[in-house]
Amino acid sequence: AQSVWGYDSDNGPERWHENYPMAKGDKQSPIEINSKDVRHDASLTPWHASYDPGAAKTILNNGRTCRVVFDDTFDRSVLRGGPLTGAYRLRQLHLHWGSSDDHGSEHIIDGEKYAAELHMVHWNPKHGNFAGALKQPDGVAVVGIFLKVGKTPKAEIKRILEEIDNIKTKGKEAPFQHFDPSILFPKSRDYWTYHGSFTTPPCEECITWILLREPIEVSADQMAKLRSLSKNGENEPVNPLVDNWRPPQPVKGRIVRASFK
Ligand SMILES: NS(=O)(=O)c1c(F)c(F)c(S(=O)(=O)CCO)c(N[C@H]2CCc3ccccc32)c1F
Ligand SMILES: [Zn+2]
Repeated sequence: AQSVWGYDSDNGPERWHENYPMAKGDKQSPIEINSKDVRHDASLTPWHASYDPGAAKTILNNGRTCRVVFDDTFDRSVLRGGPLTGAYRLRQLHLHWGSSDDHGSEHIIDGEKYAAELHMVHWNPKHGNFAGALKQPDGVAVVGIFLKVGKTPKAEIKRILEEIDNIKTKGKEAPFQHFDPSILFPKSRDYWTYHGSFTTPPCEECITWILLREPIEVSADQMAKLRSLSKNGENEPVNPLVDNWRPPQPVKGRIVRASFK
């Protein structure tokens, strides 16, 4: 069904606005970040994640990304501080990656594209539920971590990539428990923050983005593993799940703040 959005020429980012008008809004994500336009904001406090490893539930290939979902029925795994007011509940994490190591991230920093970008999606329980939060400007907070290919891959990402073999095709889901995503954080807490949107339809402009300055390292083999996922279901031809990133959108006068000088 080509009407469903995706990343191919007939259903990709250039056409999302046909079914999802928000895609043409003036606070869309991702964006290119140029350090010269960033404003250091000394009032930005450090952010804190307190995640319960027991909240992790399953890992799923939804044909567009591989995502880990968490129990968010109470304040069990939350993100606080930084640009946020209150505790935002962790709902899911997922990744975006390219067909080769020289691209794949959604946000671009001083012209640099990373091999992949990991997103941890949190929502503000003051809006009742996730669907309600999507409709509020302070409804959702996404922490973005850049992945670069290097020689000393971070051991913690292994856990996610080991599960890939069990979710090769669209719709495949596997148990994914006892996982604390904060082990994926880099050493530095430095971040950029700006107001934007989901980078997938329906592209609601409800997200406070918190992008970590320091990338984490993955190995070339781990990237190849990610690229072995298929967009298609079990009994369909293999269609490599790669290049599931949206190109940068117009900044439209938005200010990107930095927690660091
Ligand atoms: N880059 S991103 O952080 O904007 C972002 C994604 F890139 C992405 F792929 C997904 S998804 O759920 O895997 C597929 C779309 O539903 C979500 N999931 C969100 C988007 C809207 C929605 C609705 C219900 C549950 C989860 C989500 C997402 F927030
Ligand atoms: Zn994402």
